[in-house]
Amino acid sequence: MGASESISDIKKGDILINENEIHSGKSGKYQIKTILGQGGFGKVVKCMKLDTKEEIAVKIVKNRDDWMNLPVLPCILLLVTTVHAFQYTELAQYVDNHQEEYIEALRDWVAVESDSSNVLKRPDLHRMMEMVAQKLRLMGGTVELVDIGNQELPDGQTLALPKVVTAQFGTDSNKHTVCVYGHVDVQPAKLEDGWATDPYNLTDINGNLYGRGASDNKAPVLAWIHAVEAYRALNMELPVNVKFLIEGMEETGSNGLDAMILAQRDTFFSDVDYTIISDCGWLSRRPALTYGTRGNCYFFAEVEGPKQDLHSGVYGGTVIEPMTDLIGVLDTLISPSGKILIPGIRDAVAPLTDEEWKMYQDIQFDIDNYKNKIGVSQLMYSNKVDLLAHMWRYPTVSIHGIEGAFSDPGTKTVIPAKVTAKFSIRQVPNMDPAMVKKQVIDYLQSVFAKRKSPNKLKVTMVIGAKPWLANTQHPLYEAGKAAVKRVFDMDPDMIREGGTIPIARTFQDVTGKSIIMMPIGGFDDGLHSQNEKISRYNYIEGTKLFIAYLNEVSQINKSTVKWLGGTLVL
Ligand SMILES: C[C@H](N)C(=O)N[C@@H](Cc1c[nH]cn1)C(=O)O
Repeated sequence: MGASESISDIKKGDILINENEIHSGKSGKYQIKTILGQGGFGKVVKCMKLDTKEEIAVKIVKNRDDWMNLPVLPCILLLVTTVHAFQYTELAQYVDNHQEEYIEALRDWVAVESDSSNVLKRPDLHRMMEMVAQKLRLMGGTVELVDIGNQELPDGQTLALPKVVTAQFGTDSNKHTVCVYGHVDVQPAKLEDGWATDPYNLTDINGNLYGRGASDNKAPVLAWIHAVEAYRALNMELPVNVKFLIEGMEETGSNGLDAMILAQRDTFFSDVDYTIISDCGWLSRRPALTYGTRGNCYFFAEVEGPKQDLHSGVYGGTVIEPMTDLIGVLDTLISPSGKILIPGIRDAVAPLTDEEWKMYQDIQFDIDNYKNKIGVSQLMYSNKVDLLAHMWRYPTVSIHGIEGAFSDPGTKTVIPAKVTAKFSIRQVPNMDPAMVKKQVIDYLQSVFAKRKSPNKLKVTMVIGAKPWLANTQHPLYEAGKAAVKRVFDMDPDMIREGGTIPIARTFQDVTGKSIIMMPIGGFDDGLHSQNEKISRYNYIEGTKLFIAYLNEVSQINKSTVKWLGGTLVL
């Protein structure tokens, strides 16, 4: 650019020559990518250094004398102030150099049996929350352990809920603020369930890190923490303010968290621009961004008969058995071909659009691979679109277990006196948990009434988590695509999640802010199952993805670019 041209003429695509900052390596040719703002002292642009492809934002003034408010001399344009430089290579290198420490951190976390569904493990869960808080404190965050009260147990007793950890890094009001949500409680796991290794001793086999909670959700939470830590360790300014919200009850429906978010809407959450959740997985080996989750209505159906368990030889044939009633009722929930039999349940389901059909058609999904992974010879549907739609887009019923039933090895000849079935219905937009609850209870009571049994049926809904759906056109998703491209050099799959993140809808409804789900878990991580794992690759590259994503989010246009006392602040 010639000396005579004015700063206001600078436009996208122009090449700038910086003859200063030779020692910092910042001298050289830059191409302007975006004009970010302009004011009395110059112009701020995002540009790319042509030799290294590094992208930086710089303030351009005519020369340093101009900057110093001295008389203007004829000169060429100079890059004077690097407002914010994204040094991805250094950050990624830092992550590579620290991967063994990251794995040790995961080992420490996996060793804690933070099973939120087992009341006997509650002390471990409390300890887990303390460990999270301590790690964030050691990084210099402003950390709080928020008391969210008690949980009422089915027998009427109360139990303290695990505290929620909040943390904050950076308070610059000129930057975006993101809130990273995650959880550190886990599903139950026992070696005798069929694990090949101790579920609470992280074990590296061929680059896969096996352990309960490794993928769901301890490694992703750690990856976010390590992403922030990398910036700080390298003395690099965080491109956005980062808040953390880490809970310990996700696996049982996030008890107490709705109320906590509501209570802190005007304090902790007041300046949050975006929420990021990494509590899900890819669909294949290709990275993915998730734009929808199913909800979950979880039910207990209890049938109570005689006052105590009975000998099946002595009493069998004379009593109407609770287990027979229960199995009979359960059998009316869903047909063998997967049709939910509860009247009205599918009425609210939003129809699959042609656009969605096309999207599903274009997604890479290997049905044979999927069958092999889970070890079945036949699936409910044989084509890809039907399978994806029934995984993400339609409701389903799953029967999980029967409490009170004889389930030990051996041949106990008992008639259980009271049995409680546990089943859940994954629901989708526009289903409503309150309506589902009514439909299920009315239906099961009517089915039970037809049996004319003297036993008693009690149906309760213990979790009513709503589905969530995002707008994929939101800049958060564009930023996500750019981060995936940078780290993995490919475009992400745009997918939905069959599972539930109970708090997602609350975040959206209470804060009014957008959410993105950015998974790093692999498609074959075995969440909730035996031999859960995360690969070293996903854990480490996932950390880099989060680093890159923070930078991309910082590039989302804020509505105003302010000049403060002559200094441009982005
Ligand atoms: C998707 C997430 N990793 C997860 O597994 N969530 C649980 C949450 C839940 C729902 N009902 C009870 N817990 C899930 O989808 O099962």
